[in-house]
Amino acid sequence: MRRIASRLYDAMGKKQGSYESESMSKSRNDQNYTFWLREHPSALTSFVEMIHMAKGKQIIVFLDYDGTLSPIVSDPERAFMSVQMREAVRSVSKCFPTAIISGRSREKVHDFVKLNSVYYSGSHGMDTIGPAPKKNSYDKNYQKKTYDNEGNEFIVFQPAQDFLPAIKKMLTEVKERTRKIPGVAIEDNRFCVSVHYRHVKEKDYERVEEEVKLMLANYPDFHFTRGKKVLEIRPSIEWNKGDALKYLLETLGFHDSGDVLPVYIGDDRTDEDAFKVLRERGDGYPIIVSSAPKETMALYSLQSPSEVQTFLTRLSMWGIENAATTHR
Ligand SMILES: O=P(O)(O)OC[C@H]1O[C@H](O[C@H]2O[C@H](CO)[C@@H](O)[C@H](O)[C@H]2O)[C@H](O)[C@@H](O)[C@@H]1O
Repeated sequence: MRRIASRLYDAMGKKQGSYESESMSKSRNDQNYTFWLREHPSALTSFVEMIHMAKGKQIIVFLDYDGTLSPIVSDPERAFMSVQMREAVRSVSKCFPTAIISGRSREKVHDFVKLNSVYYSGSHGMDTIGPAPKKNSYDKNYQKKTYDNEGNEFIVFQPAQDFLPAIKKMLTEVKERTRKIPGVAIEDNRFCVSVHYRHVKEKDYERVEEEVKLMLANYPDFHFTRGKKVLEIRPSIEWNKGDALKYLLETLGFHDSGDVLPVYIGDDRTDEDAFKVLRERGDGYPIIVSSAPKETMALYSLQSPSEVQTFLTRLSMWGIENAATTHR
């Protein structure tokens, strides 16, 4: 069914050719989106049905940052979260365990979100703070104890620790290599390096990618993935946002539990790793943030960060109401 609908909107796209007017193109896009929505229904219109499945289960909320909690903006340093969104995340985190899994460094995403009631995982899941793992399957060499201001103990898990010296070198090298390409911005995300080309002239996109590839030829333990006008250089370890999700479920004590309902909301390709984990588990809600049709493993969709805010607010209202009825 999914395949058939995908083919339909592809075919509709091609049939119109390049001579269509703006209004024809808009109407085609609307139709494509309508087809896609049938396969990835809105998490808002499906809210009651979704929440019905949550009865008796522990909801755990996982959120991406850029494009999910904050809109995509031209300057990565100014991707601020609105006060209202912060309030929505705060409310949801008071009802359900909540974690933010971002491509940014853990410290940076914490600085943007500014909430102590959520767990943070940065560098696409390669730097996670949370409770101590229950199983011994996570390498102790990459775990470090830390304490919050109230003296509560947490574990920082950094499975890509060994790659830090090489990442430092690469950071200098990639800056040097792309220095002459106007518009490139390099972001240090601790265990990953983001090469932004949003402000690069389209004719130079290939040059950026070429420089990254040439550099990576000397670093066989690294590769890059693509995001929104960004190339993300990362260590080639078997660890991604999906693994971070599994890790957090385990540390929170829910890995093997049948009574858990993980909700993951994200907008980008790296979030697909987390969607995949939920699809494989068969017990969660993968929700993509997109206002245009795209290939995804997500089951539900939301159009924009503003819809994410509405969804989180409704979820926390349901959480408060549910807790009240349970305790009566
Ligand atoms: O996993 P995420 O939290 O979604 O982080 C992915 C990347 O997001 C940021 O870049 C993107 O958002 C910027 C601000 O809106 C935008 O300017 C940029 O073009 C986007 O690619 C962040 O700056 C990257 O480091 C993250 O890897």
